[in-house]
Amino acid sequence: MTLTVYNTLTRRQEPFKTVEPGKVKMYYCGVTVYDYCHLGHARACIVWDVVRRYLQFIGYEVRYVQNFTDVDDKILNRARQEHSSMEAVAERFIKAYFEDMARLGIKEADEYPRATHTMNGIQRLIHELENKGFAYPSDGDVYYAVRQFGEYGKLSGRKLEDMQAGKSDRVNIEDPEYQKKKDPFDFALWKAAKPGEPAWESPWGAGRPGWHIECSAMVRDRLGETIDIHAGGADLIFPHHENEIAQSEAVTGKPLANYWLHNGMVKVDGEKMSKSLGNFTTIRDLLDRNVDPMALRLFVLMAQYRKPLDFTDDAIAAATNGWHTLKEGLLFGHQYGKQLNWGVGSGEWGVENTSLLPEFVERFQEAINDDFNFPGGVSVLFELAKELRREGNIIVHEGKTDTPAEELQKQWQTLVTLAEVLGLTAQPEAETTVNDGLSDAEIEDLIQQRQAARKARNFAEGDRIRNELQAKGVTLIDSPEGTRWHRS
Ligand SMILES: Nc1ncnc2c1ncn2[C@@H]1O[C@H](COP(=O)(O)OP(=O)(O)OP(=O)(O)O)[C@@H](O)[C@H]1O
Ligand SMILES: [Zn+2]
Repeated sequence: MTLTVYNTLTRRQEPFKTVEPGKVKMYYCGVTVYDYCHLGHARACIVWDVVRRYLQFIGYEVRYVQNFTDVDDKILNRARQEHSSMEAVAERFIKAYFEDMARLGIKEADEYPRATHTMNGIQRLIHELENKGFAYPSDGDVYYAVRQFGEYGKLSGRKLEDMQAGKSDRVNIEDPEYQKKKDPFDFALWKAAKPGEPAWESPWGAGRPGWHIECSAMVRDRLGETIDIHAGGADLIFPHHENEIAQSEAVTGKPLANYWLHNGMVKVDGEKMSKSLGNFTTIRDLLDRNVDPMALRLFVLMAQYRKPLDFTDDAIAAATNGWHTLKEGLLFGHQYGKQLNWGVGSGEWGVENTSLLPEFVERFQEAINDDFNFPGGVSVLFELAKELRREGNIIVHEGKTDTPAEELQKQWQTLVTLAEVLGLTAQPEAETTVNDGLSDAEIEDLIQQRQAARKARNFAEGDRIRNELQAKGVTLIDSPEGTRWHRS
């Protein structure tokens, strides 16, 4: 069975082959931190979280890097409105990001580089572009000379000739930048400092980087010259990813990424949900309205990841119903395992020891291997969950079932394992209450053990401790300042 993925670059579904056997280098363009994350971000983060989990499930070692854009006009505007600083605004929303993603069960990235921490790499890249004739300084700014890069447009399929200057939203003749460019299609790599704005010293004078160059620099610094997967929302194909390719490939002469994957947009009344349009529902608002985070995950995973997804209350209600069915199946073992004499006392009901049902695992893989067809994967989970629910009803009404206990155990373990690949997990209420008794010191101790494991790059153990705490009703929130926790 081979995984095939749709590659925006080639506009084809292709077999997935990594640069280094067994290893995947993956970069996801993360958020610009000037507001709370909305359901569009939730979709993107869930989709890439599950892609990563699935790649791990089928045996790859995945190195996952996600950036924070923490220098941007929009952050500056917010700082001005709040009489605060760009740094303070960015810190606040990075912290909020981690809180929201922890609630959604998103696995942490291996690294979260930020533009402000990548100034050397950014300047080095601009310098190399200048040396190779792809960039020119202009009045304290530096621009990328788009026409120098013969392959410009290869990702988005746009041709410069077809993009009418003056009509494109990139070409605004009122923009003071327009005057500084040799060609309207050129874009800023470095912008001269304006009075009162944060600025970094550079060979071109004090200023700050453009948005596109930061990702090129971060990919190169953290993952190298050619990575396997570059991911992001479809709204980034042009110009952001096109420009990343132009910048990186002009310097290295190598492909920046072999696979360009893009998630579809969450839409509201036909329009992209976005911070700048103001038509958004934040993740925290939705979850505070008692929508289960797992229902939100299911809402996302029940749609093909590349297609647009309409956000409506009805769709969330349908996903919530679906989640209740899955949850019943996921709790089956906790509810009836003892009665059915499954590996009593193991706590995990012997998940590690007994094999899964190969036909379901195969069908699950077959679905997802087809360009991450998560809805297909979810339908395999539903089949298992409904069967277990039926068995549960029989046990409740008749006190027993004729289906062999071992068979049921396998079904349940298969369901739990495959659901975990999609990040769908259920905690039995009783277990949460029983284990609520963890003392603060015990929690701190486990957090320390987790930190030690992560330091030793044993991320699996780190995740295990996080999950153990989660199962005991303790949520961890990682932030650049360290790990905080709260009881749920
Ligand atoms: N509505 C959406 N649906 C799916 N993905 C989205 C949506 N909006 C943003 N993303 C993705 O989330 C990531 C971060 O996006 P970003 O911070 O630019 O959010 P945004 O709401 O588009 O902000 P802005 O309106 O300021 O551009 C990107 O990969 C982007 O493609
Ligand atoms: Zn990017």
